[in-house]
Amino acid sequence: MVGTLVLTRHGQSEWNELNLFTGWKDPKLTKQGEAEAKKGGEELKKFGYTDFDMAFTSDLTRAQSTLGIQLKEIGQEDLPTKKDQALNERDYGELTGLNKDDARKKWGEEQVHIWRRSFDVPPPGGESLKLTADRVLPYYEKEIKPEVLKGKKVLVTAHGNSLRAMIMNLENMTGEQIVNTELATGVPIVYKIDESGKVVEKKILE
Ligand SMILES: O=C(O)[C@@H](CO)OP(=O)(O)O
Repeated sequence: MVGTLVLTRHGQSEWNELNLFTGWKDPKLTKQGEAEAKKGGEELKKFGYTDFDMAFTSDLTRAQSTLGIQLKEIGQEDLPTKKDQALNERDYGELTGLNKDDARKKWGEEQVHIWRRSFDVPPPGGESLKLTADRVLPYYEKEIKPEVLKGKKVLVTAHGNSLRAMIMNLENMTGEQIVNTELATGVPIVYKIDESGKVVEKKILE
């Protein structure tokens, strides 16, 4: 039996547009973000992904709104959905709300890059990708993966770094490899997974 797991990063948020570190803050989608979510939904429909068994999303508005737009597009607005803060974006700590260019001026390009894209160096008071994975992956293993292994079709709409944690696990990537993987906003990534948990197919719907 082969299950389907579709991962989507939320569309552009108001703080993405303003180039601010966002983390656990809760800005809404921009018009562009809504359009990206709609396009992702259209791609799902075009490729026949219109019969999901369940969905998962975070506790944050930008992910929930993106999921809602996708579900409307594929005619599954009543799909059973679990929301959990385990799937939230990584906590950016003291960087939250700061402009990314201003942060580079204050701490230097290299330090800010280390905070954003090293695997295990957390920003002050916040989470590294490793710490993010430490709370995302137990939830994934307990709630999401068992459904996929049963052959279900599961849609997960969340955030750049919570999805990176899952992708690292699915594709057996190292910390170094995953930090340099950029996820486009609103673009569904489809994994077909066999009952042993092995990825048998990956497709990016863009
Ligand atoms: O600001 C954030 O919360 C994240 C995602 O937008 O940024 P980064 O690209 O640094 O992971």
